[in-house]
Amino acid sequence: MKNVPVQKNQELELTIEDLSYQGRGVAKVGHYPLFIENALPGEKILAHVLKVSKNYGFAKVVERYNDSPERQANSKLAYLQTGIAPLQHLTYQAQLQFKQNQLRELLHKVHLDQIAVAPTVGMAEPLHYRNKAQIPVRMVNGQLETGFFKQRSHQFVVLHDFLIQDPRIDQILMVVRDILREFEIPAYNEPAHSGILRHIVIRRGHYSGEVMVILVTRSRKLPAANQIAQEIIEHCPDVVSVYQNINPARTNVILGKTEKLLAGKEQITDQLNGINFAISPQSFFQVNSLQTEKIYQFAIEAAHLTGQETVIDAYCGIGTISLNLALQAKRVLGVEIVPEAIADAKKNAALNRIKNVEFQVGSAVEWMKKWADQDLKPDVVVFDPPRKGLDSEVLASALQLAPKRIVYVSCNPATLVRDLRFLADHGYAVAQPIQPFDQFPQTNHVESVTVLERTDK
Ligand SMILES: C[S@@+](CC[C@H](N)C(=O)[O-])C[C@H]1O[C@@H](n2cnc3c(N)ncnc32)[C@H](O)[C@@H]1O
Repeated sequence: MKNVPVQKNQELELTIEDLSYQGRGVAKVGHYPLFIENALPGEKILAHVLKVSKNYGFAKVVERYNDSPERQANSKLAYLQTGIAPLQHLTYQAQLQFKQNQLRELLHKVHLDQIAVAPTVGMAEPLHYRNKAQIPVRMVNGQLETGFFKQRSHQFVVLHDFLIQDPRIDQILMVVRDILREFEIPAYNEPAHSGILRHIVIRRGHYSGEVMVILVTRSRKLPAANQIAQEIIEHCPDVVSVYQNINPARTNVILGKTEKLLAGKEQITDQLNGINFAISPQSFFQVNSLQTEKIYQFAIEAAHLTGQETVIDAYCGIGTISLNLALQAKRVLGVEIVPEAIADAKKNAALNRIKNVEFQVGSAVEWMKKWADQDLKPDVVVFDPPRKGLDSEVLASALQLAPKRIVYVSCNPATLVRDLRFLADHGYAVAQPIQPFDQFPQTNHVESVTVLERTDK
């Protein structure tokens, strides 16, 4: 390729200068960056160039000459390669620092260096935290196996210990696998779009210990479905719900639209900050319960509630933040685009006898506008948007609603700083250091809470 200083398959010695947001080492040949898996800043390596494009390329480590002091001993390449734990090779302290730095660098890019970023709130035990597993299965040497795919490939890596999942989920996974083998259920064959079982999905209540198992199949066909479900419950008495979910599409999306309860209850329940939540197979429920509780406590304290306030919870999901807020505010209004999530949110309000909360199905754009047109005067707006952040129309309505405080829970620092730039230019100032939380240890995801105040209040 013209003007590119390296060629595919070239081998060269490099020093890693930086870590990309995805957790890959970055080395430069002149000004040309190469991204390298399992390589940390300060490490000298012999690299093999895998791919080159106009502006950047990818390489792999052939030999590492020295170890960074921040390299985690005994990390396993499979966790890095499958994307289960792309930061596992970095010590936990360095992971927390990496997440704080990422926010600082992005703020710098939009000229908001004056906004401070607090140290990331980490976990005492940064492994085994996920309360949900979605594990693909495939036939390997004639047997159904659990595993994961190498990133950007269709190569299946057999795995039994998933490192960041609740260990009880891993145990149940092995029991379910053995029962499926006993009943000779063939795994899905992706190229041929044949076979039966695509994924095993398991959710476990962090406090309740209740477990839901979902067998995701390619078609309605699942021989001996009820017997399989009964055997799972017999072997694992904590499994209280077994579903078959049918996903006939050629897709990476895990769950299909239809499902059938095979045994047990329709939902499992769990708690967050002492509030009960019913969780259905399709419900969004934060996967790291301990860190979620910390995030919500922080967000609610930041809202400065006295019991007199009207609060909007935009992007409310199944109402987890709304119900926490409702205990300390006068009135909470939640909006969420997924109708099933709002149905769950309403059930969850009733389950906890919380009455001062109203949930609406629709887009945040639509409802923020409606509330502004109705001349609603919220004291606080809480935003917890998906990765793409806030739409410009949502931001415009927020200005019209003019809350005294905005609490912004973000799962994407890039869109967060973009939105903070807009709010800073339109009468809102960040009131305290941005607080990152390590919601997904061993991965590159950065979750944070930012508190803004109207400057002319
Ligand atoms: C990051 S989740 C937060 C959910 C909830 N606050 C929680 O912590 O469980 C973002 C939510 O926004 C919803 N959503 C996505 N786009 C939306 C939109 N345009 N308007 C309203 N809700 C939307 C998603 O369905 C999802 O439930």
